[in-house]
Amino acid sequence: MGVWQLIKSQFICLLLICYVFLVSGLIINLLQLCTLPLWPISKQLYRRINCRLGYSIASQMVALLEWWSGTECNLYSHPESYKYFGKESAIVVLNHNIEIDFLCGWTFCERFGVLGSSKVLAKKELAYVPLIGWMWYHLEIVFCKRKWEEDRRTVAQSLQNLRDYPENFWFLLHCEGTRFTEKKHQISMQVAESKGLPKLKHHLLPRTKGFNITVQNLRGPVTAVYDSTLNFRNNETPTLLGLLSGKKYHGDMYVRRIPMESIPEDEGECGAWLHKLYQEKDQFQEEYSQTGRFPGAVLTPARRPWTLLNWLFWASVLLYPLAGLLVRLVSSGSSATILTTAALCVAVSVGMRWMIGQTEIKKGSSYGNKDAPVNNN
Ligand SMILES: CC/C=C\C/C=C\C/C=C\C/C=C\C/C=C\C/C=C\CCC(=O)SCCNC(=O)CCNC(=O)[C@H](O)C(C)(C)COP(=O)(O)OP(=O)(O)OC[C@H]1O[C@@H](n2cnc3c(N)ncnc32)[C@H](O)[C@@H]1OP(=O)(O)O
Ligand SMILES: CCCCCCCC/C=C\CCCCCCCC(=O)OC[C@@H](O)COP(=O)(O)O
Repeated sequence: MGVWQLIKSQFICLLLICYVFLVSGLIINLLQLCTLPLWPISKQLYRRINCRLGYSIASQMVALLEWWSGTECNLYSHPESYKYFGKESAIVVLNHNIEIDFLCGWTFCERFGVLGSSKVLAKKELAYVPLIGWMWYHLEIVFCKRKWEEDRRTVAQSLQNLRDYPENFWFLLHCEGTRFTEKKHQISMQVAESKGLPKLKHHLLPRTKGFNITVQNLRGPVTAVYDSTLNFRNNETPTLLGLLSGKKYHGDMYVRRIPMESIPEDEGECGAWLHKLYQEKDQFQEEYSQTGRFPGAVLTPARRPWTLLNWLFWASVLLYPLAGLLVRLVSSGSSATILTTAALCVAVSVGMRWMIGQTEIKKGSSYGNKDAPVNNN
């Protein structure tokens, strides 16, 4: 292990990165709150400002991936698809197997200039995660309870609101609805069998209702679906904690552009189309596991300096007062003050650990662990 790698793996570095993220995030959340009165005056100005403020939070996590850990995310695609990236609004369908999949998505959003406006169909629980969830409120992220009776109305309404969004956006959909585990895979393949669908080896069975409602409500302003398939080389299993300790991973994402006109309008046909898409994605994953490559050419855009500059800005604003505070604390010699500060640090660390836990597969929900059809055979 080199010296730089050794420094990066020290707990103090992790604490400092989390401190900058936490305090800057709270400041940005507060600024976002202050923009609320703009909404009735100029909705589009409110949205544009919040895209920039949102960028300042999300790009810190991208900087962690691109600059701190040095993780490589290669883009496999086709020139006729590539020329549209960043120049139109799109629905992104991405497989959901990897803890940092959302971050690999964000890194491409950043490189194509749509990070601040990126959207997702997220489970409602994520709305309450401090910083990210609060930021998402101002970015009009679409939340679902994964209870269709409620979601069909609320999700459709939130999607309708995005129709006049003033910036190009990518709307991320993990149609599986939950991350891949062996147990969930087994159950979803029982569902596939009961529906007479072919089995998938690398994916859970996609849920069709969310995709269908998204296509229905965004058709027009959104001109394409980006079918995206992500995998990591050498069976790497990247984690957020790994990135924080400076570990480098090697990801590959295959993206092909599918024009919206080729997606059926009829609900049943649209569902069948999605199942076929996942069968194709499964083949791409199989090809990757055999050859270590996806179809298409490697067309990875270079990382940009903005995420690093944004992080350096916040670090320089926030680390200096922290150092001053620590010096004054130690020189005060008051054990009560020192103990209170230490307790506060522990509480914040536990809070951050809980937030990181939101991305961990082993702490995932039980969604998809139930609902197995009764086997009549
Ligand atoms: C150039 C580069 C290109 C791309 C870059 C890539 C990406 C960047 C883009 C944007 C980035 C933006 C943000 C990223 C940042 C962070 C976000 C991270 C993640 C958050 C993700 C989540 O929160 S995932 C969880 C929430 N999302 C979803 O659930 C979506 C999928 N779900 C649905 O669509 C559901 O249908 C629903 C939620 C709308 C409703 O759920 P509900 O459960 O109520 O209904 P269902 O229809 O699903 O259930 C009944 C039907 O399902 C069948 N069934 C039962 N059991 C199962 C099973 N185990 N598996 C599959 N199907 C099952 C059942 O038989 C019913 O079938 P019917 O035929 O009767 O419908
Ligand atoms: C500068 C770096 C700062 C590092 C500190 C990072 C702290 C982490 C902060 C926020 C974490 C929130 C990330 C939100 C995205 C999580 C996506 C996700 O993992 O959703 C799971 C969902 O799909 C399925 O859930 P289940 O499988 O049903 O359960």
